[in-house]
Amino acid sequence: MLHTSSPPIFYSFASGAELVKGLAEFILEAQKEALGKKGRFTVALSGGSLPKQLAGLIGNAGVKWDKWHVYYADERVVPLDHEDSNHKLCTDVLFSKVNIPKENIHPIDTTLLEDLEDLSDSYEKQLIDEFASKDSARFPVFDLILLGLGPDGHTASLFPGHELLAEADRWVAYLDDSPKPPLKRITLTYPVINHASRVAFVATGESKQDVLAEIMDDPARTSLPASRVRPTSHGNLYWFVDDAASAKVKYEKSLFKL
Ligand SMILES: O=C1O[C@H](COP(=O)(O)O)[C@@H](O)[C@H](O)[C@H]1O
Repeated sequence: MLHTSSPPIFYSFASGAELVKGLAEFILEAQKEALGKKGRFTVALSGGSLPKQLAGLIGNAGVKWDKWHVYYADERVVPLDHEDSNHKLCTDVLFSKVNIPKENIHPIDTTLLEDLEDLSDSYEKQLIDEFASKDSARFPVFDLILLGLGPDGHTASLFPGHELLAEADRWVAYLDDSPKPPLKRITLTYPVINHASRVAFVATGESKQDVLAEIMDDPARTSLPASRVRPTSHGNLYWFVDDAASAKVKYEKSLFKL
């Protein structure tokens, strides 16, 4: 039997507050399904504008923080208290405000900042420790990966035209020539992103209008990094955007309901 992945589900919200609320409900649903199956919830978070969209989880009694195991979809190669660190951003806007055990958050090993290969290997090892013994899959199966969308179409640290777009083997890869500062980063690769059970993009604001319309309405012609996120047959792709970002999108908008 031929298995094809489902078309992306596209939610556009009239306000930022509604998006934050809807996203929190969606995450709780993903959490419920994961906990029902295996008692833990594996999540990869992005930096940029994404962490503040998770505000609906703060003070939300439905979130079982002790069951969450959080990794980063990408990380900038800087100390964890550096302004550019995605971990610092997530800590400042989310983790410092909720009751998540520190050991359930998985930042990069900052003793390896000088050696990108060792750093990405060590992050891949953290993923192997989490996933390899539990899933027989060739690639880890995150319950949820939350991605951002740059105005240039990048997502995680997968940038337009970069050789890492072709990485088919590694779980975690590094780059030292990021077109967006800082230069040095590590990132989950497409095989990992596309093996997740759920992948959700979150994008807001006018600056994302053109890139979002290209990705949603011209999928056959675009080769932007975000358009290459296509979960395998067991996964689903979601978009959580606001009406400012989706103003030029013709793709069918779904009514948000769980
Ligand atoms: O550099 C990065 O950019 C993307 C997109 O950021 P945004 O501010 O436009 O949402 C982000 O998803 C990624 O994690 C980050 O390292």
